[in-house]
Amino acid sequence: MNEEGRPAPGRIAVLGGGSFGTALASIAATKGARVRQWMRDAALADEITARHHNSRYLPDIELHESLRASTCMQWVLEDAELVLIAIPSGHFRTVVRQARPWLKADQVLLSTTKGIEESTFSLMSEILVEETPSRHIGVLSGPNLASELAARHVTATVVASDDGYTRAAAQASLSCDYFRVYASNDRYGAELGGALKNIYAIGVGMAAAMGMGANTKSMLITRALAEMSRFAVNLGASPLTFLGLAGVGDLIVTCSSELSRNYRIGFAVGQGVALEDAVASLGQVAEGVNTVRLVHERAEREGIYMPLASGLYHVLFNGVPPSEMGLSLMRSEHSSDVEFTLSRQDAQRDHHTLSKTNQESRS
Ligand SMILES: NC(=O)C1=CN([C@@H]2O[C@H](COP(=O)(O)OP(=O)(O)OC[C@H]3O[C@@H](n4cnc5c(N)ncnc54)[C@H](OP(=O)(O)O)[C@@H]3O)[C@@H](O)[C@H]2O)C=CC1
Ligand SMILES: O=C(CO)COP(=O)(O)O
Repeated sequence: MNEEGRPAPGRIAVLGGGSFGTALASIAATKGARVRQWMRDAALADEITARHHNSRYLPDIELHESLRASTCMQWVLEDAELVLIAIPSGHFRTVVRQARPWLKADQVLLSTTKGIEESTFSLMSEILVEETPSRHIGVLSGPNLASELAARHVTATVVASDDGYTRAAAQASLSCDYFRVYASNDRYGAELGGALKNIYAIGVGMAAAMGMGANTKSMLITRALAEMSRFAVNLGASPLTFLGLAGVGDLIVTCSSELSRNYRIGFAVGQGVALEDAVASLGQVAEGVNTVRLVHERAEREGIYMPLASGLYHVLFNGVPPSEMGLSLMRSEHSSDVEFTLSRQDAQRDHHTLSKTNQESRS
């Protein structure tokens, strides 16, 4: 039992020594669990264990003294009841395969990664389903900038899983006075929300660098939400999840904070820095760079209207100037605000009717 009298897994493993994995590991340790964190950097593991600091990814943050880190995956995983996986999407499957010998059917596995696998378009929890025997798979997603979370600024997140045991275990393990964990049964929607919002954080960072005002940012964020939910619905997800913390909540924070790495990439490109240089100087993962390409290609293939994602893709990869990112949106056919009330087709039909009426009255 944890201090709130709810059952919580007593042995937790975290895969990944970056900013988010470390922030979550320290919270779980603060809650009284035995937490072991795996990373490939031995010096960093020693620093976390001996000095309770992760100077590379979370400088200035004092971690919980009971947190132990190691490069030995067996030691970290062997008797863990809950495993958090905070590895960038490009390496996620490789690390899960490395972990597989110690993963069991009754362990809870939670992905915190907000990205899409390049070769398969899989979300991370889909990789967990494919690669592991676990019956308890979920994702954690929400407005959770790691450095703010580690500094104990109040926020909330969503644990999304179709499995009630997974949801309850995550809530019991991570909820505390500054981190509230809400439950959702829409794993796919919550995970897609976390991956898609990174695209628009790059776009809004770019607009900010070009001196755009509050109206522009608000419009971009709101139309981003429309695009994200349109894309999700086309892929079979519910749009309702996008009204929650894993949708609009995460979108707002990453589109408005300079702490967001995706926002910072957009800001740098908007100032004229080449994409490769912006990524190299960041030194951490900005998932949106890859996600925008994958989503643009998928949307083109499936005929899903995504003017912002597509405008951003052409700026990042095809030499279009940042000032033209939003032009295809601004110049496209008149459309509806919320397409789940007035469909885009109905709004466009109104215009065809209007032009027909005008033509008839002129002839
Ligand atoms: N940071 C944040 O605010 C949040 C991040 N997330 C998501 O969490 C995921 C992880 O992010 P975050 O912790 O921030 O990432 P960071 O960039 O801070 O750290 C990445 C971590 O992954 C490790 N890693 C990278 N490649 C490999 C590999 N091939 N094998 C083993 N380890 C590897 C890195 O190790 P090394 O140091 O050795 O390179 C490092 O420990 C991302 O998908 C991100 O979108 C979600 C919410 C908030
Ligand atoms: O997902 C995040 C906050 O919820 C972190 O965003 P960045 O990866 O852009 O830093």
